[in-house]
Amino acid sequence: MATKTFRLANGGGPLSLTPKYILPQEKRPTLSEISILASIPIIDLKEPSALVVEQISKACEEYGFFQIINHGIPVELCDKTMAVITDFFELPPEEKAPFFSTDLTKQVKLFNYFVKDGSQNKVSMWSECFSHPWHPLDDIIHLLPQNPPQYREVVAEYAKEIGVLMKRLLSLISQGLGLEKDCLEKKLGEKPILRAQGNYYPPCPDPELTLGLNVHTDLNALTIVSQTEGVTGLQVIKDGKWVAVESIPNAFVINLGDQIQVLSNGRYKSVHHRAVTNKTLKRVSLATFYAPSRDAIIGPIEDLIDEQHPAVYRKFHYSEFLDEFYKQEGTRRMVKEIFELKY
Ligand SMILES: O=C(O)CCC(=O)C(=O)O
Ligand SMILES: [Fe+2]
Repeated sequence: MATKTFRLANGGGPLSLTPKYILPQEKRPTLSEISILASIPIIDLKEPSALVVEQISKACEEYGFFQIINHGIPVELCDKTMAVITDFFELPPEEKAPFFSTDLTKQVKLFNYFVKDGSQNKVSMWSECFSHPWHPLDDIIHLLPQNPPQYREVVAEYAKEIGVLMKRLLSLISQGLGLEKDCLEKKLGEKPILRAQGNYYPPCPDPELTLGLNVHTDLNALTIVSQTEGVTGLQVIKDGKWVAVESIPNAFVINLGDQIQVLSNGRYKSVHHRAVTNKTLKRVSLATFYAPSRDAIIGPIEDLIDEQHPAVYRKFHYSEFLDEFYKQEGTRRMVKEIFELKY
């Protein structure tokens, strides 16, 4: 994929690797240590459903991450969606600037992540991110970009398909836990918070010095990621080592967020991951998130608690979790740990 000129909305000129982007030694990615032998499971959703349930369950226990193929969303739609997101990021800064905001409560926002170094100075991530709801779209469609001209229409079509796939995955994950098919969907509440986030990582002159996205776990329940074909960048922790997630054609990367770790009483994992940059190639990813209703009560599901498996977390309203999350902004977050029960 050719890289058009990329310029940040909030900063004018072409990106350059100034000290603002250079991480302190201990936060750098050390790319020579990435394990190339391991990779996350690839699950074919066309296989018989009992087998798929078993494979997903194993992947959720061991990795918290997997890829799916034959997921039913048309390839052309996925390609069109990635194209409109990419074109949006590659607009001139003045066209993107109206979307830029540091206000966390904004429904539609273009922003940059940062981390704090030892002296509490902000170090910017080598990326630009664009976030907005994917459902319900009617209320906010007028706030979405009009350029590229197909943005609204394509994203709306993609969102519809993602909704179907989300429900299917929640059902398969519920079954993997030995629960009713609709158990997780019900627990997550009637007004789930459904947001999408595009991440644009321009080529970086020295990927050893920066990160595209800092180490984190997703705070929501379930994430579906689509990524630029042929460019790796996402890495996940497996047995204490960083593993690169391959970029395979027509696949989605699925990962569990903190809420499923809590609901499953720690049986399924929400795993630390990060995005690294590439010296010559840009990479774009689109994450769609399924998070609980603000008023949903999240805690270990009763059926998963017994003498051998006492509750690991206390119950909380999802809104409490969000408050804690925002309090820890810019740090290496430890949000769900706050809700752990200590025996
Ligand atoms: O670029 C990626 O693949 C990582 C996306 C991600 O982790 C996120 O948006 O939470
Ligand atoms: Fe993530």
